[in-house]
Formats: sequence, structure tokens, C-alpha cells
Amino acid sequence: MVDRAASPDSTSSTLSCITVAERTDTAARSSVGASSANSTPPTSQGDTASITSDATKADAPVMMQQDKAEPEQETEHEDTKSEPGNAEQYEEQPDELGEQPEDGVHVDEDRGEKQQMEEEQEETSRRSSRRSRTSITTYNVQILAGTAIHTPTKYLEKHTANVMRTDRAVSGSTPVGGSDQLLSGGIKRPTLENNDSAPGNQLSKELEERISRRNPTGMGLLRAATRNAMVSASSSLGKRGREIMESGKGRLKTSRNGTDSSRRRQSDSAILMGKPTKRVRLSTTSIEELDEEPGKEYVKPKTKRWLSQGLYVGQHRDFDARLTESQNKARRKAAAAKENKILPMPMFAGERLLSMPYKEARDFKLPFDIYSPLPRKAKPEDWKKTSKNLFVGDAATIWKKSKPEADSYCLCDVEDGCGENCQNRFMLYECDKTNCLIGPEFCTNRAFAELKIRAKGNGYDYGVEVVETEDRGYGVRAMRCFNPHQIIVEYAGEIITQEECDRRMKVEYKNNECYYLMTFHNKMIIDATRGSIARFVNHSCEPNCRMIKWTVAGEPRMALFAGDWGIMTGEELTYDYNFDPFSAKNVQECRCGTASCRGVLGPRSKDQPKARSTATSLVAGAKRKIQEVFRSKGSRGGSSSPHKRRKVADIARSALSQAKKTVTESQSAKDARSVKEAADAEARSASRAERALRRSSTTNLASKRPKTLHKRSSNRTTSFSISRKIAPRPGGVLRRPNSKLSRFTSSVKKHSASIKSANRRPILPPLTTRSVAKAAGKAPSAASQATSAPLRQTTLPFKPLSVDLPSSPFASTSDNDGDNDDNGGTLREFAALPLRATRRPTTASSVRSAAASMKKNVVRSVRGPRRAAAVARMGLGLGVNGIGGLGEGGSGNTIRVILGSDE
Ligand SMILES: C[S@@+](CC[C@H](N)C(=O)[O-])C[C@H]1O[C@@H](n2cnc3c(N)ncnc32)[C@H](O)[C@@H]1O
Repeated sequence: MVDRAASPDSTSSTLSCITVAERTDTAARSSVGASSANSTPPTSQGDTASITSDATKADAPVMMQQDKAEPEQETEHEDTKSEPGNAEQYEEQPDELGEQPEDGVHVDEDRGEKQQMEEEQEETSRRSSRRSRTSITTYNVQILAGTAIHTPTKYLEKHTANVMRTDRAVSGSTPVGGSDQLLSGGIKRPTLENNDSAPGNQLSKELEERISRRNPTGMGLLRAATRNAMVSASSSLGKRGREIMESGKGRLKTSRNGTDSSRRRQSDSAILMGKPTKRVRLSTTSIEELDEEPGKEYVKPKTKRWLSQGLYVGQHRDFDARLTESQNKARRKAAAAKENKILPMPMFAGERLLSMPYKEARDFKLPFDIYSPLPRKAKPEDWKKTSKNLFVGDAATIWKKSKPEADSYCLCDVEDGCGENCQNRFMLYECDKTNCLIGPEFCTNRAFAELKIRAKGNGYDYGVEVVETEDRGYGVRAMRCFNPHQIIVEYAGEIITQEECDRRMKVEYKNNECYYLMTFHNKMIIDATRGSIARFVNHSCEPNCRMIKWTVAGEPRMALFAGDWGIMTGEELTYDYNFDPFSAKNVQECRCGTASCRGVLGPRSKDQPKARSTATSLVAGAKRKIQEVFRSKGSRGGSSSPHKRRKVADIARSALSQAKKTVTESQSAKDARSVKEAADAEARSASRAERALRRSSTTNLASKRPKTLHKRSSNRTTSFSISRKIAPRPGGVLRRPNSKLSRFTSSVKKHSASIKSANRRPILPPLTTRSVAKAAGKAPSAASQATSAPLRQTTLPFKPLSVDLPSSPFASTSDNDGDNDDNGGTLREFAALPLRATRRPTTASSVRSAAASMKKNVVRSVRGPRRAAAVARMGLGLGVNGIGGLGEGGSGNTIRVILGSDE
């Protein structure tokens, strides 16, 4: 039994059994007898054992002794009580205590409270024995079981844990009492301030020492131990004790810092609420160990949803990073109705384009003036397509025999880039490696080569398409812009002889409405019935394109080139057919609808009545009305009175006289105006001649020409500037068709007519094919003989800026003035002159010298045996092999309608 009395060391050494005598008198009392008020009565659980037990009431001192023997286990308590480094935390224990009175650790932070508690305990101890017995805990099961004494020290910790759990398990049913030394759960607080020599004091000293060499890492153990003790204490407290603890809860509320603290508070609260929490399973393990316990559940914090791909995937442009996803969603929903869709941020523009609502979405389209695949594209059924010339029948043989040699060379350098002064360009020879010194990267005179590249490209490169017109069958329109003088499409087809052409006309095409025949070269004809898209290009009296024949690698080729104003997307392409109907029967009505329409396809015949003037129309209208009036009266059977009839006659007469008066006035006004215009024109031409003379001796006119043009658009008001190179065409003068110009043109025409009538001598001596060939020592060919009539020199002092008079000798063979006179000679002379010469010379001598210098240039550039031919050609203005067919009987680029019956 003594053993047993001494044995509690084992249990007391564990947390719950530390009993530290606070006062020596208590110890003395306990040593005196079992009847002491401080004696340990049996608990309800172990009443019998306790009563029958020999255990003296001197447990406490003995336990203290034991504590000394086992400092290791006490360390936890020491840590609990003092941790200098964590003094604050240690002092915060009451807070915990206050909040979780079940933990039952009483810390002497608040002396008053401590005093109060001690008084309470003393009061409890002074109660009846029965009450005392129930209030004092017998807490050690091992002691009660009598097994404690045999427990090896190494198992103590384990057993302690068990005991703790056991204690806690039984605490609910165990009445808790307390003496003045027992606070709770058997933990006796060491009273450090007591300096008595009692064992308690000794213990206190030891504790102090241990505190001073406390290991900071023991904090976890301290907490665990503290909590453990609290649990035990709470379970050990009686009702009264718990009330006291509860009362202290509110007062001792202080906040704790750190996550651990708050977590701990939560778990402790859970303990309070009786909830099963992992933290309740406290023992000597550290907090860290507890945190890693398997099965422990943490509430996963909300995580941000990251983008899986793309820059702004999943992120709407209204997204506000400060709000949650759901808030953003709600906000977006609310703002959807009143969202301003104008000018989004650039980074959202793409998103907006791509993810717009169905009705707002549209395909991306190039601006119409860049490229416009328009609706109403037609597909002609009987069109056999070819993009290359094919020689058919005898044409191949004839072609081989009469194949012209490439006899033009240019001496341009890289800087010139084969511009306007390029000899090849002037001769309508395309540059290539055989006749041009500079490479394709610098040369700008390789239109057909450009076309070849474009033909391999897409629709934009090709740039034209067939459409159906209202009254002219099919037509061709541009799908893109073309620069002035840019090549558009080649007129290719079958090259046939004249005989073959006749046969086809009589047999194959006799029922056709449209013919696609064009005089080509050396009496050969291109039949584009099987040909390129250019065959669908219609005629216009104010064309926007020109059909020009070039010599490419020694072979003649026809192509459609943009006019002086270029082509806008969607414009219908037209050129002047110079239609040669061969018979009045075949004259076709022109439906081009332009202001200067000649009315027929082809040049206006001499006997064709001119359009009536306004005055004439007026008179005619008045007459008609009068007649109508009389007719109508007559038709009524003379029902009107003679008075009325007289009145009508008066009205009619006055109308007629009025009309006549108008006619007379308009005629005189017209005459006066024309006289004035002629005088103005003369003055202007004189001043221009002066200026031209001044310029010709100094600088190149072409280089001074403004490079910015204003593009005329047919039915749009769009205007834009084109910075372009010098027009890649011969003889071209850029003009703006306006009323001023047309007035000027007409005045120039009148002026020239007046000069003609005055029998003035031509400025230049007549040049004929024969005479030039003779000069070159070469017999004229049959073709040249056919055109050997003296070439009439133009009577104009300079090249007119006229829309009626051909600005380019190659654009048209007709003077378009309706008189059908042969201006071929004139045109040929223009062709023979260099570009500069066509603009500058204003006097006979200057023209002559310019022509001579040009010829010299041409001849100089041609070497060897070809020189003589070049000389001859110079004289003929290329009439033999023809530029634009000029040499071919003056028919030029004429579509010939050859009907067998008319031939
Ligand atoms: C070379 S084709 C042009 C393509 C033709 N429109 C077609 O549908 O195949 C020439 C024919 O077109 C018609 N044509 C062309 N230009 C015309 C115009 N300005 N006025 C009336 N008919 C025209 C004439 O019937 C002419 O014989």
C-alpha cells in the first residue's frame, strides 16, 4: 500500500496528476491525516477503491518528488507555463481559458481572478465531506487499477495518452472538485513566488531553471500539453467550476495573432460545442504533427480559373478583375442591353468582328475601289476560250514568210527605266533581253510580260470579268483598278487569212449577230470567236481603253490598255471599234449612250445627216404643234367658231414667228460666239506656242508634267490622286474632259478649218511611203504602194488637246469629226515624230527639225543591215508593218464586218 501511496509518481508525472503544493501548510496538513479537508476523497468512480485504499493524503508531496525524478515529462508543463520567447503567447493562455473554459488551464495573469478562484476552491473544500468527495477528482485510473506502479517509465507517455483519453472519457461523469491547490485535472500550479523550503519550492526553482533554458521548439508540445490539460481540467471541473470559467470567458477575450491561433480557437470552440474535431485529439504530439494527420479535412480555398489558351480566352472585355466571376457575370448580363458597341478597344475589335451576333456578322471585304467581285457575272455559253494566238490554215505559212524582225533597240539606262524616251516604247516594241540593255527589274516597258505573270494569278490579278449589259449583249468590266495606260487583257484568238475570214463569214457566222473579227497584221485577221475575254469588250464613242498592237519578241500582238484616266473597279471596259462596216447596210446602231455618241458603230459617213441643232428642233416643234392644233380642230368637223379659229391661227403664227426669232437669235449668237472663240483660241494657241518654244530649248516637257492626277469616276463622286510614272504610251497627253476643253477643242477645229480655207501651205513637206522608201534605196512593198498617196500634213500648229481629235496616233484611225476624210497621213506623221516632238514643235521649222532628230535617233539605234529598213520605217511612220494597223489600208484596229453578199 505504501508503494501504492508512493506510486502516483507515475501518473502524476503525466499531465493530469501533477499536484504542486501551493502552500506548505497544505502539505503539512496532507501529511497529518486522511481526515484533512485537503485529503483526496474517492471519486464517484472509484469511491470504493479510494476508501479502501491506503493511499495517504500526502500524495501531493510525493508526487512532487516524483516530478523531480522525471523532469522530461514535466518539461511540457514547464513549457506551458513559461516560454520567455513566447511570453505574450503564454500570457494569452487566459484568453484561451476564457474562451474555452473546458481546457481548464488557469494562468495567473489576473491576480484578482485567481484569488477569486482560490476562494471558490477553498469554499468548496469547506463544504460537507460528501460534497467534497464529489468535488475532488480521483483522476488516475492506473492508480485506481493498481497498475501504475508497475508501469515502466518508457511506456509512460503512451499510457499517459491513454489515461488522458480515459480521463476525458470519464470526465463527463466524474464530479470535479478542487482543493486550493488542485486547479483542474490534477494539475497543480506551481507557485513560483513561494520561497519556502518545501518540496514545492524546490520544484518551483527547478521549473524556473528549466524555463530559462527552454527550447523554443517545445512550443508545439507546450500547446498540446496545455490543451490537453485544459481538456482534462474542463472535464474535471464541477458545475461550479465551469460556471466560474464561463464567467471569465467574456472578460478574458483577447485576440490572438496568426493563423494557428485562429485555427486553434476554432477547434477549441468545436470542443466547447462538443463537436468532434481532430484537434481534440491532442496529446504530446506537436501541432505540426497534428496538421499532417491523415484524414484531416481542410476547406479548399477558392482558386482563380486560369485561361487555358489564347490571350483573352474566357475574359470578356467587361471583365473586372476586382470582382468575382459571378459578380462579373451578373454585371455583364445587366449591361448587355445598354452596351456601347461603338469603337471597342483594339484588342477586342477582333473578338467583336468574329463573335458578333449572327445578324451583324459580315464577311471581310476589300474596299470596292481595290477589288470588287460584283454580282451579275455572266457565263457565255458558246465561248471557246484561248489566251494565245493560234495560226490557222495558211496563216501560219504566211506568217513565217513575212515574220517581221525585231529591229528596235533601246539605249536606256537604269535611271531612265525605259520611260517615255525609250526607243522601243516609242516604236511599240516591248523590251526584252534581246533589245533592252537594262533588266526586267528596271525596265518599265514589258507590259505583256506583266500580263503573263498576272494571268497566272488570281481573280484580282486577272482583273476583268464578263457581264451582261442591258442592250449590247455581253460586256467586260473591271474587278479592280487599272492605272492609266496599264495593260488589261490581250486580244487573242485564231489568226486567219482574209480568205478564211470570208469563208467563215459566209458559212459559219452567217446567222450570227456578233462578230469577233479584227484586222491584225499583214492582211491577216484575228478571229476571237475562239479567243480571249477581250472579244466581249464593247464599243464606245468615249472609250476608257485603247486596243493597241505591239510587237513582242518579234511578233505582233494586240492588247487592251487602260486609257488616260485609268479604270475604276466595276467600270465597263470599252474602246473605239472604228468599225468598218464595208457597207451602209451593215451599219449598226451604237448604244454606248455617251454624250458624243456618233450613233453608229464606226465613223460617221459623209451623207449621214448631222444632229439637229436646238434652234432647228424648236422651229420643228412649233410647226408640229401648229399642225396638230389645226388638225385637231379640223378633225372636230369645224365645230369651232371662226373667231376661235382665227385666234388659234394667231397663236400659231406668233409661236412660229417666235421660234423663227429664236432661231435667228441663236444663230447670230452662235456666230458671234464662234468668232469670239476662234479669236480666243488663236490667242491661246499663240501664247502656248510661245511657251512651248521656250520650254523646248531648255527642259523636257514630260518631266515637268504634274504627276498627280485626279481620277474621274463614271458614276461616283470619288476622286483620288494617282502618283504614277510617266504615261507608258506614245503620244499620250493627259487631259481633263471639261466644258472649257471641249470649247477649246471646237475652236481649234474651226481655226484649223479657217486655215485650210485660206489655202495655207502645209507646214511639213508631204511624206509618203514611196518617197521614204526611195530615199532608203528600197522598193516599196505592195502594201506601202496602197498607201502611197501623199500624206497630208496636219494644219494644226500643235497637237490639239481634243477629245475628238485622236490624241494618240494609235488609238484611233478616225478623226471622229464625221466627215470620213482620211487623216491617216496626219496620224502617221504624229506616229513618226518622237513624243517630245509631238508636243513641242509649234512652227514648221521646229517640227521638221524635231522629226529629223528623232529619225536620226532611231536610225542610230539600229545597226547593221536593218538600218536601211529602219530608215524606211522612220519615213513611213511604221506604216508598213503598222502600228495599230495604220499601214493596213487605214483600217487600223477596225472590226470589219464582211458580208459575202455585199462584197
Ligand atoms: C466584239 S462584239 C462585243 C461583245 C458582244 N456585246 C457580245 O455580246 O458578244 C461586238 C458586237 O457587240 C455589239 N456592240 C458592241 N458595242 C456596242 C454598242 N456600243 N452599241 C451597240 N452594240 C454594240 C454589236 O452587236 C457588235 O457587233
